[in-house]
Amino acid sequence: MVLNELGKSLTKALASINAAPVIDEKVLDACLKEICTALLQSDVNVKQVMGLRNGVKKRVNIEQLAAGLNKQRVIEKAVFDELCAMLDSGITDTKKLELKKNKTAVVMFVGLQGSGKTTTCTKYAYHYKKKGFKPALVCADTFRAGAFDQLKQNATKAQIPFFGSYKETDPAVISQQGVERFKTEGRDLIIVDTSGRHKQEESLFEEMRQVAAAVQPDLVIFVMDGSIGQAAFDQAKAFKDSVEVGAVVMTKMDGHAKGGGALSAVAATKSPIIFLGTGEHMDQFESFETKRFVQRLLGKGDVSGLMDKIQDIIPEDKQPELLDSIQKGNVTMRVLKDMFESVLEMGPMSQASVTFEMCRALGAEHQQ
Ligand SMILES: Nc1nc2c(ncn2[C@@H]2O[C@H](COP(=O)(O)OP(=O)(O)OP(=O)(O)O)[C@@H](O)[C@H]2O)c(=O)[nH]1
Repeated sequence: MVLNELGKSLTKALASINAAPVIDEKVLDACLKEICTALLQSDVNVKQVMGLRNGVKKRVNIEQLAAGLNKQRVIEKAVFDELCAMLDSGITDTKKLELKKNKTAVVMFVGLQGSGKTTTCTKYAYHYKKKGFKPALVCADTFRAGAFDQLKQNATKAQIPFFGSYKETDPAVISQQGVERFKTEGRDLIIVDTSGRHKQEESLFEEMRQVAAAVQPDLVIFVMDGSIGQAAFDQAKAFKDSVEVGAVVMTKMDGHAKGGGALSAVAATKSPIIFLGTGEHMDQFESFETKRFVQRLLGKGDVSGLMDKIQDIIPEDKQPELLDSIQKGNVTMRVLKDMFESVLEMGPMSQASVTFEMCRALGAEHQQ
């Protein structure tokens, strides 16, 4: 995962401060230069990188730091805060993002062709199904032959009701029919999958606007391939300018995603990232939380992410003991045995990713 390389470079840059006999302005500048290079190589927008550099310089005044203060920690904290600020959409009113059981919400997914919309729609539906919602999927993609079959296949696997048509060619008509039908059936989360195009073009945006007018979505989610690099900012902005994007899902973060795209998408859409797609399978979908993401990027372990995974896979009666052991740093062989036994009951791909996450989170936590 290329994101790991960014993490390694950032950690290496911060470690160089520790190695310096005296931490002065020169050492800070050299460290910041390394950090900026790593971010630029990871496709973060130049303007954002410069913003981070200036932000850290503003937060850390080496000459004025009181004697006795751990300068390395102060710098590390400033870098951490600036990375979080970069990923902060600035949205304080998150009501739109909060779904409520038994209150119908219509969520429309938009994005370029192949970005992972259809896969993400099902992952999103499945995620909320596990939380007790009653989701349903509507296929408004009349552009790509086979799109309805794909959604149908995914929905059937996840046992989620779906709606689509082989005959109707107007996506606005299909989506309206689907939404109405599921509203009557009392579904509380109606997800509309729209079509994509190879590139941002007016016909795609016009179609999106028509579907949005037909279904009046409570939330529009922009799905972006995390590996598209420097093009991320412009792509995300083009979508935001066309429909009222309220949140972002970054997909393919398991592949060649350098992570920079994520930072750029937030800046362009001023919308928070809410989930990351980390594989083709239904459960390879992680809730996104800025601090957690940055912690992981800086090799600090992601204990809260691990908690989420545990809540998904460990039987409910065993969860309190396990969570308590992890929080107290008291992970015994018996606790580990219980965890791995539960993981073995999952599919092979999920096993690998969860085991990897567990080892990484526990390992990093142990080092701190
Ligand atoms: N590795 C990986 N592959 C993904 C992820 N999300 C989606 N994919 C794959 O990406 C490809 C495209 O996904 P789709 O869901 O068909 O994309 P789409 O945006 O709906 O495409 P259109 O309907 O043509 O617009 C598929 O092969 C998916 O399995 C992810 O998080 N990781």
